[in-house]
Amino acid sequence: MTTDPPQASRPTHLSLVPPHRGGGHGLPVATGPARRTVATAPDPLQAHGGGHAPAVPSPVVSVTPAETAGEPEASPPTSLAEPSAEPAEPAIEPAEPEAGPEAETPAETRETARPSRADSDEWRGIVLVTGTDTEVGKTIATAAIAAAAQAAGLRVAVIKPGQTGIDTGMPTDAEVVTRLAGPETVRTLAEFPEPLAPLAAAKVAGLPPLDLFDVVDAIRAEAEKHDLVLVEGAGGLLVPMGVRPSGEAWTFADLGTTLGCGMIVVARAGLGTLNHTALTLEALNRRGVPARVVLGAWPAEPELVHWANLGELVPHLVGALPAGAGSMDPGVFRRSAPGWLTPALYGVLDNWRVWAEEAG
Ligand SMILES: Nc1ncnc2c1ncn2[C@@H]1O[C@H](COP(=O)(O)OP(=O)(O)OP(=O)(O)O)[C@@H](O)[C@H]1O
Ligand SMILES: C[C@H](N)[C@H](N)CCCCCC(=O)O
Ligand SMILES: [Mg+2]
Repeated sequence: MTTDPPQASRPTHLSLVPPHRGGGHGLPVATGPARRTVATAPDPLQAHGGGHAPAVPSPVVSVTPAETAGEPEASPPTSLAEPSAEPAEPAIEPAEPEAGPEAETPAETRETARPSRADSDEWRGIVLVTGTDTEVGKTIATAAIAAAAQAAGLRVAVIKPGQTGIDTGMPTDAEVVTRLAGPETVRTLAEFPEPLAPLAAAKVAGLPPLDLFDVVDAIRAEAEKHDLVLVEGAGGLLVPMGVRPSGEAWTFADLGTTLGCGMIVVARAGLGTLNHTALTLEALNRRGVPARVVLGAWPAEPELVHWANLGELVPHLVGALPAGAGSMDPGVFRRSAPGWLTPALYGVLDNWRVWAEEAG
């Protein structure tokens, strides 16, 4: 784990041109997986594992680093800089950095442009799913990843360490995932009545708080029996989850560093998401946890802000779910899920330009 502060990179300018159409319709809701495409030119909305900022103007969204326009590979914006550190014991197989363009990156920018080990690789083993906040779509995104991985032939488990708010009468996250994706195993480790952070919910209920190492042991036990274990947090990254044997509170970030695995950050698509996403990625980067982003709910009628945010977040994105996915018939959800996710998450979405055009 590194304790180095995030590296500074260059300022950026945004050049935004929404798609020319009479109003976008969002992601396809009930279609099959998106078709695979082969990129023929540098494409700002092309999904790739390199995690570099787009540098070529696009008819859809163009994000052009001010000092690097024309360079094929530049570092991402400072506020959303690529996580560069690596965990001590990663659950994700290391990926070879891309040759070619990477070699042309100036030495002083390589630190921030370095691909994480999740790049161009499938996320196997233990994968934590956090969010920029509560109610951002973590559960629906977890279900989509589980569905896509199962369709790819993996044995999948989903674990919710701390489910709060069970007295609200709402379906639990485990129930939602079971209905939508039906993974082989779904486990909730502890339930608390009040809709609060798990540690607070344990305290007000007079129940034992979650023990970090009990949670670690339960996750590792499932990892022995499955190819992919998705673990959904509660709220955002630094929500107090429970207590360590020392009595100190622990967070989902602590779970990530203890397990040494990668994290998916589910983010909103609308105004405010750039700050929340950057804060979450920076916190993970400082802890040496590789991270990628999935948009929890891409609106049916995207506005300028959504296209602007998409352009900014593309270097980090490994998926985007349509708003309304959670209400789909489970069969439709399972057939559609691979079209919302890149191959890193067992999907077929490999070109954001094509995705954006098909979304309209
Ligand atoms: N893509 C989506 N389609 C339909 N509904 C969605 C979608 N994303 C989120 N929702 C709805 O928004 C709400 C929040 O989603 P979700 O339960 O996945 O949030 P969460 O991030 O898991 O929150 P928590 O911190 O409580 O676990 C739910 O009511 C869910 O049905
Ligand atoms: C009840 C809710 N849906 C989540 N399960 C818990 C969210 C905790 C958020 C705590 C906080 O950040 O203030
Ligand atoms: Mg949830």
